[in-house]
This record gives sequence, C-alpha cells and structure tokens, in this order.
Amino acid sequence: MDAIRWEGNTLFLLDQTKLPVEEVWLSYTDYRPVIDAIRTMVVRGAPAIGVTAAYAYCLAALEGADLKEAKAALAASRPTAVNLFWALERMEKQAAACGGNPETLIAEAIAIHQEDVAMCRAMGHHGAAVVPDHARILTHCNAGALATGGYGTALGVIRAAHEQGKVDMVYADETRPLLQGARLTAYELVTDHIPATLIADNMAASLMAKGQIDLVVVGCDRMAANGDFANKIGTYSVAVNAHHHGVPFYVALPCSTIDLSIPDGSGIPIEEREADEVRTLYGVQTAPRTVEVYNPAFDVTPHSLVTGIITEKGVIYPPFRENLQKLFG
Ligand SMILES: CSC[C@H]1O[C@H](OP(=O)(O)O)[C@H](O)[C@@H]1O
Repeated sequence: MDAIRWEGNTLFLLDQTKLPVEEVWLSYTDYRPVIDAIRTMVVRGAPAIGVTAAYAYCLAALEGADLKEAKAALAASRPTAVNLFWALERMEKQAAACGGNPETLIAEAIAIHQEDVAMCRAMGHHGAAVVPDHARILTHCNAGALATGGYGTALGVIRAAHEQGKVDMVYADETRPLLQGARLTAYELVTDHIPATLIADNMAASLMAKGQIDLVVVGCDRMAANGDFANKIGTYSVAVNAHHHGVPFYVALPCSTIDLSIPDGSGIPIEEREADEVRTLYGVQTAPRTVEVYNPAFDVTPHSLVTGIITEKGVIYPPFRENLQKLFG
C-alpha cells in the first residue's frame, strides 16, 4: 500500500481525504498545488509530507522556478512535522551541489522515498521484538503506509509483529476530528487482513481498565532532544491512561523526526487548524456554526510517559536525552 508515486516527471498522490470510500489518485506537474495538498491533508503524516515536499521541489526544478521561493512556500504548508523541513533542507543542499539539475534532484527525492520505506521496515523489525505473543495493541491516528513512504512507523511495528504471528487484535482510535484512525488505519488493517477493532477515542481508557490492552504504539510528528514528542491530538491522553494502567507505551519514528535543536516539548510548534473541522463531520454540521472551537492538530506527550522509542536503529530506553544523543553519535 502506498500514497505517493513519481512517474514520468509527475507526482501522484492518493487523495486521503476521500478514503476509505474512494481511492482517487491526483496528479501534479506544478509544485504550487502540492502546497494545498499538504495543507488540506490530501497527503499527511510526517514522513509522507517530507517525501512529497522532496518531489514537489523537483517539480519546481523541472519548470525552472525559483527554488528558494519554492522551498519557502512548501515549508509554510504545515508547521509541526519536522520531516518536511528536513527533506527540503536535504533537497536544497543537493541543489547547491548539482546546480539545480532536475535529474539529480529527482534521484535525491527518490532516495529519500526509498530510504523512508527501508527505515519503516527496520523500525518494524526492531519494534516487533517488544510486542508480546497474543498482543492486543492500541494505536492512535494513522502512522501507517499512508503516513510514510510506505509500510508505516507505528503500523510498521504492527505489520512486522503480525507477520510473526504475535498480534491477536489491534484497537484503532477513530481519532477525532478528522478520523485518520477510522478512515485510514482501519482501512490499512482491513486491507492487510490484520485483526482490527475500531473504537471511539473516549473508549480507550475503559479497555485498558479491563486489562484488554497489552501495549500502545503511536507515531510521531516531531520529537525534542529529551524524548518529549508531538503527535496527533489525543496521544497525550492515551499516554496518561496507559501510564495509569501500567500499559507499555511506545512511540515509533525515523531519526529524521527527532529535532535535537529543541531541548524539550515546549519548543515544538503545534498547528492550529480551522474551527469547522470540529463543528462539522465530513460536511455535516454537528455544532452551532458560531460556537468557539479549540482545534490543535497535535499535543505533546512528555518523555516520562514513554516506555521506549522505536527507531530504524533500534529501540531506545531511558535516559532518553543521553540515549538519543548517542543515536546521533
Ligand atoms: C508517521 S507520522 C504520522 C503522524 O502524522 C499524523 O498527523 P496528520 O494526520 O495530521 O499528518 C499523526 O500525528 C500521525 O501519528
């Protein structure tokens, strides 16, 4: 399963706002509409946003556009996922080295894409080792093939553990307000024949209280140097509930999502999104049109609630600040 393709100097994105009802692929030969595609979440998920931005940068090079302008416009699409900025920095560095040669830049973007899938598979391999037999796993939002270059981070761990016969059930939080869990994670799990149960976000704690969750694994949009991390809104409450019930809580991410320049979670920029995302549910009004709304797309989970950090280089345990530094040599 994939959400991003590059064929014939054209970027193709699976329109994730239409899933799971319709599988619609959109094509782009101009980088400018890709900015809206990221902002409106046609494509979403930290690694997927980075891969998409890398290809969009190539579209700018192919048309001979101002690459600094293109990079700045793409970087302004969403503020939290650090992969967006990491990928654009890497493309800009390659552009300086190759004089903006489109073919060289396309090769770099393809490398970023392929490396991401390889990192997800490595994460899956390392993460599966922490999954017990007959595991009942809870996950939040979508950190799967649709959020990455392919295979997934949190869902990569789940896929690898399932391949080893260790997964009895995956509980997927629907993840309001945009329902990435219901629409995307459930879609991935059902498509891959992985046992799945969809729950409303407010049901997770009672499942833990009944002893029906053995482990939580979630994705990440940006991690600070001490292991505090930003992920989809609602992740923090899952972590608090897991801590209260003694349920191991893991976060899976590629090293490109770790931002050592930010000492702790208070420095992670949190995207605020449009109020109508909460006042409506896929176009159906579910609240008064004039009611005030609080709609942060992410929240920050403190490292103190994290059991382990699953990366492509292995699983990191506390003390996180020191061990994350070691990860980067
Ligand atoms: C593998 S990163 C996925 C990460 O991104 C999601 O946010 P969004 O759907 O708004 O891009 C969510 O936080 C996932 O955990």
